[in-house]
Amino acid sequence: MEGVDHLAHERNKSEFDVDAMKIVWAGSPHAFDVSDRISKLVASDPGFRKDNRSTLSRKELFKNTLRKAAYAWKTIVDLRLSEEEAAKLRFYVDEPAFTDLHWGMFIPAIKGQGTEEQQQKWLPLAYKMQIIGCYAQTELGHGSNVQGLETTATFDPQTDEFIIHSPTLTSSKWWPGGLGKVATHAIAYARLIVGGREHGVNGFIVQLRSLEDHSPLLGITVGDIGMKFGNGAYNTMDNGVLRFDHVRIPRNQMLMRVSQVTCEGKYKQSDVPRQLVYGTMVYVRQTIVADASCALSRAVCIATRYSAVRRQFGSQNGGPETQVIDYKTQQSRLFPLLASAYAFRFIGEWLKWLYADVTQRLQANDFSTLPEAHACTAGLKSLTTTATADGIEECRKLCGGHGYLCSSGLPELFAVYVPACTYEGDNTVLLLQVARFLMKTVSQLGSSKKPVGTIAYMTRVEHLMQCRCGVQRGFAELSVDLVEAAVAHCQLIVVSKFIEKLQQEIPGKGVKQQLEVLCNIYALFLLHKHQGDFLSTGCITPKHAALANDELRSLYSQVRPNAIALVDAFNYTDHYLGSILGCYDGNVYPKLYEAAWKDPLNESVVPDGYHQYIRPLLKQEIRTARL
Ligand SMILES: CCCCC/C=C\C/C=C\C/C=C\C/C=C\C/C=C/C(=O)SCCNC(=O)CCNC(=O)[C@H](O)C(C)(C)COP(=O)(O)OP(=O)(O)OC[C@H]1O[C@@H](n2cnc3c(N)ncnc32)[C@H](O)[C@@H]1OP(=O)(O)O
Ligand SMILES: Cc1cc2nc3c(=O)[nH]c(=O)nc-3n(C[C@H](O)[C@H](O)[C@H](O)COP(=O)(O)OP(=O)(O)OC[C@H]3O[C@@H](n4cnc5c(N)ncnc54)[C@H](O)[C@@H]3O)c2cc1C
Repeated sequence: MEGVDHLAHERNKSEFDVDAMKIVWAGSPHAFDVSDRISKLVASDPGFRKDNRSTLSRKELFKNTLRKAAYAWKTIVDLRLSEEEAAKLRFYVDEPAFTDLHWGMFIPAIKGQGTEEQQQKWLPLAYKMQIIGCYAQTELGHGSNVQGLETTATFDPQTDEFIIHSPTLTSSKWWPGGLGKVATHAIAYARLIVGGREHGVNGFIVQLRSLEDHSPLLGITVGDIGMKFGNGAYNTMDNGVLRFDHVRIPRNQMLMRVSQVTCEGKYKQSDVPRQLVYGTMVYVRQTIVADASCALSRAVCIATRYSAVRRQFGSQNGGPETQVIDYKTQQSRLFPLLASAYAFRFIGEWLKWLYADVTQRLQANDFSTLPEAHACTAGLKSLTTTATADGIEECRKLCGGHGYLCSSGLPELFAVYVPACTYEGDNTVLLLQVARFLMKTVSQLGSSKKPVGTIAYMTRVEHLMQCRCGVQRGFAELSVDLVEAAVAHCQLIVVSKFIEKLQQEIPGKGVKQQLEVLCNIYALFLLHKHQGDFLSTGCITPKHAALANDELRSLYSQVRPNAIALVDAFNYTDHYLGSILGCYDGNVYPKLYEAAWKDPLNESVVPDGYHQYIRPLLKQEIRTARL
């Protein structure tokens, strides 16, 4: 029945202060207040409804996304929301859109790679959305290999301009979000050519469309690249294709914090690492880690609530069947994902600190932690997005057949999320970067340069290096093993930072105890999953492995009474979850049944096409082959 909490009995089992855990999950009382207030604002406004997306055509879907983006902007302006509140509103609107790239990449690129003067000119326009930007780096022929990009930016000293050009088909910009139909400007990455000499890939601000009638400017060919994975999902985003035909831009539209070109045509490389040109990608990778905890926690919330609602088998003498959440197999699949959601939340907090720290150091021209920041953002982005994409799919399976319904929210969540394993850096390519960093660290063992920070533990392998000073097979030859080592390195960071989090003051009855259980589940689940490696390297004995397994089962039993409260702590509205299976009150079956009849296919009891195709079949009016 409506208004009844069908999960009340589960909530009454909780052994900790859920409101205190909500603050831990949000990060602070202030962050909780903003999230709680804005999520409820979005949920209560019919202008942000999203339950009809799977029934819209691509064009209707896209137009609806533009409407929502404009409505969100109006809401932000009318309510005079802060930048933090505005970002939260866009998050809870929960629809991939051009605004993600405008706010999430275009503006950060100008802030990170523009000079003071360039920031003063372009940021006010971007913040007021008087221009709409995108991040145009990837091309049809190159994405991972940034140094392989073909678009050219040739300096013309006669006119003090750069000529931006797409010399080949494969140099067409391809994938940038927001580019296809909306962006008026792009940060375009191109090979800088001055006086006939190449100076690597740099970023250039290029206007794409008229601010009067939105038509593409002279020399600009631009459009959408077409439908993507899933129906609604990421098709709300206009990922675009863009070709330049000798487009001229003023010299001062090259982002010049890292490298400069003077009006005399002199190329100057600042005394900063050229990799700062990649700074926007590093920034987004660390935000993607936080986003992973959001996406995984959404899926886990749905699967946990539904696992408590769903009963199957086990009825004794006509009594209620067993809740599937009570099956050890369900717990062994679900609770490690619940633990991972919390683990990724805390590693996301730490990575945000690491990024802020390296950014502050860069301002003082201190590049000492840049390699570690690159390795951590790359590796943790790879680790968390892979685990989250796999985790969302596991949550769909944990919900049985109903998990495959769009009304469960899981198919769309999966379809929107999975490109995170590719965008902002293919996950394998990024792990290879971590592997390169680890090998460089190993090569420096024994020197005066001692490993610190997240690689401090590697001093312990020093003896290995000394006795293994022999044959070194090629990096490429060992890349599969090195990628596995990179994953293990990142997993160690996640576990370490979870443990460090538990050493902080954590208020609330039973809250720290619950987090300790989740931390142990996360660590022991990894040990169980990779026990072959631990056993073969002698790190643990078979007895240790057996003990870990026993402890895991015990930990699952400790989590069980708190599972619903632990997902309530995410404080997601039913609107944001977008899932009948995950609704707060657990009143699933009536809602599933009601939702079915709202499908357009049920607008008529006899389907379109019956008389044309089915009736002739049934009435044998179609000549049938001799059976
Ligand atoms: C719609 C819903 C979205 C939800 C998301 C939620 C939050 C995000 C918020 C905002 C964003 C909005 C949306 C995000 C979603 C989609 C947008 C997607 C955008 C994109 O995909 S942008 C394009 C991304 N492309 C890539 O990531 C390309 C990957 N390739 C590279 O980075 C580089 O090519 C490479 C692999 C690193 C190799 O570079 P290369 O120059 O060849 O260098 P190497 O020779 O390998 O190394 C030399 C040296 O340099 C060091 N290095 C490399 N990179 C860096 C770095 N970034 N920082 C510091 N140092 C670096 C490397 O370690 C080597 O050092 P040595 O000491 O070993 O010499
Ligand atoms: C939804 C979505 C949104 C995007 N948004 C943007 C955007 O806004 N702006 C933008 O510029 N780009 C964007 N991209 C592009 C994205 O950044 C690239 O697709 C991504 O960097 C991967 O590069 P790629 O496509 O060239 O993959 P490839 O590198 O071609 O990967 C193909 C395979 O080759 C493997 N591989 C590649 N190099 C190596 C190597 N050295 N060693 C071993 N294996 C290797 C990879 O692991 C992968 O298995 C977006 C992509 C998607 C899917």
